[in-house]
Amino acid sequence: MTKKNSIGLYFGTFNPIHIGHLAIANYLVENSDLDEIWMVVTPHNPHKKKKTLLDDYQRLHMVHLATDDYVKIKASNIEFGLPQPSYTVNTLAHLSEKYPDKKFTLIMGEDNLKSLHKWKNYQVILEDYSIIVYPRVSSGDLPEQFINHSKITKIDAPIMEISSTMIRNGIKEGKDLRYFMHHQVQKYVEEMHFYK
Ligand SMILES: Nc1ncnc2c1ncn2[C@@H]1O[C@H](COP(=O)(O)OP(=O)(O)OP(=O)(O)O)[C@@H](O)[C@H]1O
Ligand SMILES: O=C(O)c1ccc[n+]([C@@H]2O[C@H](COP(=O)([O-])O)[C@@H](O)[C@H]2O)c1
Repeated sequence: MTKKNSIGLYFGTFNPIHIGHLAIANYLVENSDLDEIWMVVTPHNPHKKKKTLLDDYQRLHMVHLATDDYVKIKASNIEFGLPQPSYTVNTLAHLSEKYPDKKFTLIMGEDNLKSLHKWKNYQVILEDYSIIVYPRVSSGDLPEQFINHSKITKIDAPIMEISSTMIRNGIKEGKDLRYFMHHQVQKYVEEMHFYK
């Protein structure tokens, strides 16, 4: 039997994608068994308001601009055709059915792991998939059930406390934040007058 292609799924709203996201994806794909990482652009996180979001296709375009010259990281629009809000358990089931030759692993920051117990059918996710967790500065404790869980692997990765919120607010205040984004993304954000 041939080994399944191992894909890491990095979900996010990416409004916009920034160097924090890219450095994590780059680090993980080079320091794990993952063959590729797919940056899955989420139309609507069930726990966030959609109102303040840039259009789905503009966010996807920025992920393409940031990743298209690196074969191991790919942009995915798989959630665009699925019901909203975007429940991760549904997306995983859809992907596993569509790509039976691939093994999917979830990637998330420690901050997201702390609230995983509030996600839809999180027990099903943990039964069927492994999760790679990277460190992030965040408040609150990790729920007992996720400590030393057989499906959760913690991996060391650099910590860069950058957020899309910081970038959006900075641009609104007229700041030049060029080095916080891939240069093509920064150029596009400027040309399109996003977040002004
Ligand atoms: N600087 C960072 N380092 C590592 N992971 C990050 C960083 N910023 C965001 N992430 C993670 O990337 C995923 C997608 O993030 P998201 O698109 O929500 O970005 P964000 O910067 O947190 O956005 P916002 O500020 O709009 O909430 C989430 O799992 C989030 O925890
Ligand atoms: O499935 C859920 O119940 C669920 C609850 C909260 C967040 N998520 C997903 O987690 C991903 C990361 O969200 P974000 O906004 O932190 O980038 C995104 O794909 C969301 O759809 C999923």
